[in-house]
Amino acid sequence: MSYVDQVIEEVIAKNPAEPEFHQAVREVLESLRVVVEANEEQYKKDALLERLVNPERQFKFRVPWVDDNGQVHVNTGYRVQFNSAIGPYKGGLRLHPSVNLGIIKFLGFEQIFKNSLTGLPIGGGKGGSDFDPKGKSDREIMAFCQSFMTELCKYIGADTDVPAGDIGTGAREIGYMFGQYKRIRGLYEGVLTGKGLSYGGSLVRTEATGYGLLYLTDEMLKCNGKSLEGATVVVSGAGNVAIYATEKAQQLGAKVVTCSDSTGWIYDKDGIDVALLKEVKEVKRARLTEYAAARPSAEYHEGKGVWTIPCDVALPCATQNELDLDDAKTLVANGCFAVAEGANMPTTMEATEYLQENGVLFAPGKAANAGGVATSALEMSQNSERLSWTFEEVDSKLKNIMVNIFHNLDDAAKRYGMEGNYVAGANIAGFEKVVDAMNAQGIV
Ligand SMILES: NC(=O)C1=CN([C@@H]2O[C@H](COP(=O)(O)OP(=O)(O)OC[C@H]3O[C@@H](n4cnc5c(N)ncnc54)[C@H](O)[C@@H]3O)[C@@H](O)[C@H]2O)C=CC1
Ligand SMILES: O=C(O)CCC(=O)C(=O)O
Repeated sequence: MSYVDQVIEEVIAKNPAEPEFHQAVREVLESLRVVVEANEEQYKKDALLERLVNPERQFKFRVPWVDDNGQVHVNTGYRVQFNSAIGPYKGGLRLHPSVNLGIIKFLGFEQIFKNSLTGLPIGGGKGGSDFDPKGKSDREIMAFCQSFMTELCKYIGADTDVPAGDIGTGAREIGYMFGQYKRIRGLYEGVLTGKGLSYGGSLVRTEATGYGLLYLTDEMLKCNGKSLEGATVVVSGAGNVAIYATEKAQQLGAKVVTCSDSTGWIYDKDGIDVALLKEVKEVKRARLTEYAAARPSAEYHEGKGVWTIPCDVALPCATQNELDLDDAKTLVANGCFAVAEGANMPTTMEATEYLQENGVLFAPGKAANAGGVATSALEMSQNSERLSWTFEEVDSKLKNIMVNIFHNLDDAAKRYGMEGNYVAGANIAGFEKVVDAMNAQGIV
């Protein structure tokens, strides 16, 4: 059995009931096969892959909090510190009822390679809780965040592990967590990113993941003789990534006609009204039915369905495994020529393979959505030098980073004879830097 197959088998045996983690490991290791085979003897002797797929450390803890009626609830908190070869652990905190250890491990594993691709000194980590922020009052959110940070603050710090937002964790939650960290540790430091501008946040962090997705997509299209100008784009999700992806796509001349949330989706033939979407989702925290009620050109549908709308470019920006093989077949049949992942692992492996086999340009999340964490690293730099950069300064750095990421993965794919396979290119380019640092630091 090959070394790669052996490690995949071990991961499945040692981490049962963690299908998302298995999927992430399989996707990465399968595309590293060619690199591993070229160095198999040494990697095996050093147990390099085993060290890569086992987190350096993981925490699981109780999070008790009191609701507005005096009822006590207990959620589970997680932080997985996966790999610190190239910098302090860095990665978001997901608050969603579906969260479990396997989901946090899949996200933390992906984060290692993504963070490496940014070219910035950040290692991989991820955390979160099965707490559901939906329908909670601000006081309940604060109670949860304070309790969560009361435990988490023992394991994080500006130079050790720097969490940020993810699904369900936005500026409000980061603010409550930052306040509690400062109160307990007595440190005013850049321990979290995605902070508000009045207390150490960076301009562009809010927009960064969505804008970065479009900067990379734009570069990928240009290098393949295509353009966003006049293109019809379908987006899934209606959260942070989806909103700013829609905004930038429209600024680049595309027409975005869909968005979705966990209960339904919108088809807006005149193009999504971003100001209205922000009002509904960011200010009112309401359902998409409110968007449809205020917009005559929009249709609201229950359930899942954005991939049925004919498009040139598809941008999945909601959650993992939201675009499956049937969806991929529909996209291809409707003439879609590019898919770029705003979310983490939104496309199943079968769907990814189908899209690639049918000539669809495919940008994987660990490259395409790296603009968020890259801008978080820029926030860390600003915090360290106690300065704030202008919007234009941060935005231009973000754009350069995304364009460089695309060329790095394009080059890596070409070096290994897989031209145009950006999944392999991203995994190889991300892996090379991490492995170099791991080798230099000895067996740790
Ligand atoms: N916020 C960030 O900077 C980054 C986020 N990501 C990824 O992007 C994706 C979206 O994250 P955000 O926009 O930050 O979160 P968010 O909480 O702002 O929005 C998430 C959106 O996805 C929808 N959604 C969540 N779970 C769903 C489900 N099970 N079925 C259907 N829709 C669902 C929600 O209704 C919401 O519209 C996630 O995969 C996240 O890991 C990746 C890189 C950075
Ligand atoms: O900005 C960060 O540190 C977190 C970003 C993140 O969680 C992600 O890239 O998935």
